Amino acid sequence: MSGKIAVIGTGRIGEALLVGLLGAGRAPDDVLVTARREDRAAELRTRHGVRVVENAEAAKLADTLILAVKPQDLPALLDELAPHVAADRLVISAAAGITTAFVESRLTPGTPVVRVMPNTPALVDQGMSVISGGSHASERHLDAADAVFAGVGRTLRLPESQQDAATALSGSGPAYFYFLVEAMIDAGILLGLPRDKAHELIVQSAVGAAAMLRDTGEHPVALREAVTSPGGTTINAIRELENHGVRAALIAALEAARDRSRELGAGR
Ligand SMILES: NC(=O)C1=CN([C@@H]2O[C@H](COP(=O)(O)OP(=O)(O)OC[C@H]3O[C@@H](n4cnc5c(N)ncnc54)[C@H](OP(=O)(O)O)[C@@H]3O)[C@@H](O)[C@H]2O)C=CC1
Ligand SMILES: O=C(O)[C@@H]1CCC=N1
Repeated sequence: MSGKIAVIGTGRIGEALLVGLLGAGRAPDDVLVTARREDRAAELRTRHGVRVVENAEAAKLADTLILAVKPQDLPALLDELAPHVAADRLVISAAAGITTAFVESRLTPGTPVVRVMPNTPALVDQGMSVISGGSHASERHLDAADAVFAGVGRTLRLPESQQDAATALSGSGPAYFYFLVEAMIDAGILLGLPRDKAHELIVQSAVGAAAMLRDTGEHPVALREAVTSPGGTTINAIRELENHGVRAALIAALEAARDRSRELGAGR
């Protein structure tokens, strides 16, 4: 399944996907986007050279629709799109919490729906997208969704029952790392370093650690132990992290994110 792709609701994640798709070599003519404000439409045209069209036109012209509006805006959007979406189109929803059953219930019976939880590093082709099929999505539709998101990073198929957990891990995940980096830069300030130098030291350490995690295949415990010298500096920092319950805080944080994803889908 190739042809035109439309990003409907081009905000933060929609634009990240758009940039990723264009960067992955998709022709601007094959990508349509929609926006509900003219100033945003103009911005998208200027920045990316893509066609910004009405939602109904995107639904008619595109073979694949990626719905990237907030979960709260999705019901109204589906009502607007439904009359224009032929049942042979592939509808991909990126909305946190919203089930494929809900999306299907608002469209022509039999329309294939795939739920995807992407993340913003798609902007730099380092996205993580978790993919689940609805009841009318065949292997061909899942492959088509996979092909779209594989252009902007890694993809993983999971049962839809695990999408709320995946949302907590990888959908929201980048925010936790930014939060930790922000806190560590502040620590650098406390230790007397200039902000730009603290920023450089922490960001490159984060990039290096991420590359080690991905490329060595080593368990994070083994990588951490390799940094932690007997009687050295690192173990003193680790003791403070444990004293302050950072591990428990992270577990509670991800559980709260999972619960919020469930709430966003509840009743929809
Ligand atoms: N941000 C992230 O990291 C991730 C977000 N998601 C999911 O992606 C979705 C979007 O999130 P995010 O990008 O952060 O949110 P944003 O608010 O940045 O983007 C949503 C965009 O949709 C537009 N919009 C809303 N209704 C319509 C409509 N009827 N027609 C056309 N455009 C419309 C909004 O317009 P306006 O600017 O006028 O409000 C906005 O530009 C959410 O469902 C979220 O759960 C999934 C993974 C990661
Ligand atoms: O915070 C949110 O609800 C969205 C979904 C995953 C990341 N951002």
